[in-house]
Amino acid sequence: MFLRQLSIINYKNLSQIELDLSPKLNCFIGNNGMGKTNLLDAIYYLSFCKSHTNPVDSQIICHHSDFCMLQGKYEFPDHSIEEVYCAIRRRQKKQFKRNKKEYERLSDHIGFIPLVMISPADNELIIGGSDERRRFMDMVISQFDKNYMHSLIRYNRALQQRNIILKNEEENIDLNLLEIWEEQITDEGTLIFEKRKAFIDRFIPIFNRFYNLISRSNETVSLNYISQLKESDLHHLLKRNRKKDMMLGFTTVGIHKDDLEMLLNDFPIKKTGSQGQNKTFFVSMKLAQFHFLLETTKTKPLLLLDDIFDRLDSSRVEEIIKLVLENEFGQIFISDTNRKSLDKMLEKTAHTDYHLYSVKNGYINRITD
Ligand SMILES: Nc1ncnc2c1ncn2[C@@H]1O[C@H](COP(=O)(O)OP(=O)(O)OP(=O)(O)O)[C@@H](O)[C@H]1O
Repeated sequence: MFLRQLSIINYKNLSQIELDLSPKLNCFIGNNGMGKTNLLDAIYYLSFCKSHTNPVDSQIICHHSDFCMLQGKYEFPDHSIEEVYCAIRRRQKKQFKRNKKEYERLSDHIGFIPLVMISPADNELIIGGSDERRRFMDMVISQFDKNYMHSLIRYNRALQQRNIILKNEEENIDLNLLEIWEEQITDEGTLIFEKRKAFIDRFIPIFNRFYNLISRSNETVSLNYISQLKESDLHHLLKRNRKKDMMLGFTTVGIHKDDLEMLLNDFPIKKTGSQGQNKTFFVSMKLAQFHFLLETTKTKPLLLLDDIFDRLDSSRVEEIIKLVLENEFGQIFISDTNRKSLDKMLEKTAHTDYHLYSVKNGYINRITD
């Protein structure tokens, strides 16, 4: 599956774009602030119904406009074409359509166009709070397991209800109602825990393989799933911590406290990793995500590489280039501020069907040399 045509109107600084894309490699070169990330973000939006960088939809509409539009035409292995369309107007519900039919629930679209984006913002996976790492697990698992996403929605709703009850004075708390929400938290939380555990068990060897390839086995890394549910079942944990939770007014146990421990040479990478090592770590996680999705969905996700070569030494750049040009990877979009890494990539690729574009002040032009 690949994105054949992309149309954009008023997406951030991209006022009007029409692109016919290469099924393999598309490179975008431009100075800082020209619109390269915005372009990749638009492609991301068509897969996830939301921006990778802006949590609020109104922020993605061009400052001087009231609406924006994205349209992608995707070609599938049987040569069928699927058209995905999105229109966002200020202060209105966004429209998201596939083949002109509007989705009832945006969650039905997630996973239809699998996509992995790697960008400098992924450093948050390492230096950010545990919510970043939980979001990573949730995002990967949701792309191949719809039930997981629905469990997560139900878990969060039940958790919210329990927290509302806990905010009451102790004597006003309805214990029967608390019990009902705890049962739902237990059922959904246990399922989510089992799925996260199974996912991480399969994910770790893939991640290690990528890290060793890129770093040429220069350092050892490990990932470890941390969950209170490894020690005790959730129902028991909720009961045991009720008193404390009543005093605090929120739920202190559950899968919303899970984390991923990330070690570099047996020490937390957050505290010891260099910028290049951090980057190698999150790039390996994202490439492992790609591989994992390919294995589970049997579809090659689109791969978006936003300015990822900065801060990496030349051997690591070379290994990443070698890796992504392997057959396992399908359509690739890559942005950079200079042509050095891209030229290296183009030298190595046996594919002649790459497209090279320049990005300047929101305008994108194909370079034909
Ligand atoms: N809603 C918006 N309307 C208009 N322009 C916007 C909007 N949001 C962001 N921009 C503009 O988009 C530009 C940033 O684009 P982008 O992040 O794609 O740059 P880039 O080419 O990836 O740069 P870098 O190499 O520095 O990462 C900025 O000039 C910013 O002002």
